[in-house]
Amino acid sequence: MLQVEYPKIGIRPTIDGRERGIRESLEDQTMAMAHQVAALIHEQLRYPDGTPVETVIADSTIGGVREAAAAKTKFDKANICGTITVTPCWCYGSETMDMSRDLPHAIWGFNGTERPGAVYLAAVLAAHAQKGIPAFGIYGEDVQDSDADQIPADVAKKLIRFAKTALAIGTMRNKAYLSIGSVAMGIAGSTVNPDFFQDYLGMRNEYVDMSEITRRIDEGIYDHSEFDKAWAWAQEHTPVDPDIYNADDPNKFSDAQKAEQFQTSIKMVLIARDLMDGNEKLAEEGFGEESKGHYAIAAGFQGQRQWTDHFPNGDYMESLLNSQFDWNGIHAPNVFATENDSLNAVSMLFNYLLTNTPQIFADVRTYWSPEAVKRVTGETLTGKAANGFLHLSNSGAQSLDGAGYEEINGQPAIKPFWDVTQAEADAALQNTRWIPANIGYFRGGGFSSNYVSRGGTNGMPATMTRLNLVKGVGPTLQLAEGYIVDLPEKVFSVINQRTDPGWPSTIFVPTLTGHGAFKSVYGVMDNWGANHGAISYGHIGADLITLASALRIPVYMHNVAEEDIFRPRAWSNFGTEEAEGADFRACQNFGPLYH
Ligand SMILES: C[C@H](O)[C@@H](O)[C@@H](O)C(=O)CO
Ligand SMILES: [Mn+2]
Repeated sequence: MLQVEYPKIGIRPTIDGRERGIRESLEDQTMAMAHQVAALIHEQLRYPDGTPVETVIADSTIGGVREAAAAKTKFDKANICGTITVTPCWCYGSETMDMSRDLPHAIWGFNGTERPGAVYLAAVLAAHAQKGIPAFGIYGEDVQDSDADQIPADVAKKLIRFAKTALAIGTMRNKAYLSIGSVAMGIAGSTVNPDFFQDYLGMRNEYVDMSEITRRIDEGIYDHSEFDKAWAWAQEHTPVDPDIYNADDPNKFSDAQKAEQFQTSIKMVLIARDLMDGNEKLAEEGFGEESKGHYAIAAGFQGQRQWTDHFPNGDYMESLLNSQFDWNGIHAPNVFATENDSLNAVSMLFNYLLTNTPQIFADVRTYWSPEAVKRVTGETLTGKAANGFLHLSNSGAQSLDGAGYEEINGQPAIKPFWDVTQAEADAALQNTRWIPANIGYFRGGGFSSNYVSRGGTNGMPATMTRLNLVKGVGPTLQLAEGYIVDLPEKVFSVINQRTDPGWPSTIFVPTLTGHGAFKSVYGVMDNWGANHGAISYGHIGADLITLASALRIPVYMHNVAEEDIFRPRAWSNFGTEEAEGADFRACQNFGPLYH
């Protein structure tokens, strides 16, 4: 991704402005808190390219409006994506706060008895609520001594959770969602809504016709030396497997036709990546305009039907772009949606920006009850799958990392690219087949990745997310934490044969809570808002809830424990008994970040 500059977090040490004793006695402790927070963020968080996250600390402590303005001036020049105010003491609420409306804010009020940091925290959070600039409040549970030089674990957890949200918001802001093509088969998420992108995400929409890919193929507008390298690599590492669909089809393709389709598929990878990120190599060839790309942090490809009725489908392109390895070695992934489902792309983007890990894009295809499994296979489901499971599968945009051959502590995982080894990438490739497309669906052929996500002995922790748009409400988010599991061989082969057996499969079991949609696995399927979901490694529901609240997107269905939910303090003003409804009211009231 051709990132112009990564955003930074602004740190504001606020102080009691009374000189001749009080202020002076607090200067060192207050600045020390700012430096502790900067060190924590620098050590624990990384940008998508793997470098440590940077912070900017105000030049002085902030005792009043002049110093608040000086801090803001410094931040405005430094590409700040959020502010964290820290203080051990009472300060003057609205005189010291940052009033930027389009940034997320957090305030850490030190829990000590010498000076009332908590009183300031309450006062300034009230000011934030009153001014309609909601802020996150952080108050440690246990009283600390005034010379404490460690951030308590509960405070650190909230600081990191907030910082991740601020960085995600700042990283997507001013970038584009690129539609390659338009609406796929009437899928609503693929009718791109520019007001949503602009008002809620601060993003723009870029559009190119799918004929742009044909133009670049025909006119040779791609890096030919990279193509040669990719073609050699692809024949070795992603060889085409036997055709399982089309044996009796009079229109089935010859091996020569398949080889040509395969070359086209590789060119599509190069061209779509160039469209998103730009490519300096193209400028060297005289294609200056094309070399700049669309500054797209996420993209989608319509594919069906006009393209796929005539040309090879986009599956190879989508899989490779979402993955962290190819002929160029191990690298950061792109976020790329199949069927131009822009809302699933945004779901993937949220997951990606919170984790720096590649995503699985899938149809939420089938709920299998234990009874139905018993009927068709004769087997009784046990373990995590005992209450049934969801079969997630779409040709296309499931990253190859989603096959589950990366490991953390010996268990299947999906890791940021800087932790992925060549052996792990090779294992994913060895366990992925490339199946010629069913030409009943895809008249132009193409090749789908085909794997079964490995769950391992404990199941791979994962979170499935979906952003929906509802007329009259706007965007809403739903998420389900759970596990990707292995099914007994016999069960999988029977259920897989009943669907598209040449596509990748992920078997997902949401964690049940006994409440709402999470009373049963069926309930999760039955309440899913659309045909697609974005699946991320790990249990990241709490981070998604924090991000959604900062963007004013209500979360209407989740299975995150109440104690892990961290939203701006003003949300309590909309009701504390029934948090889901309060979230809707708060989001509606404050409105999107960029309106
Ligand atoms: C081949 C089919 O058209 C699939 O692409 C379809 O089931 C979908 O993926 C719909 O989201
Ligand atoms: Mn689909």
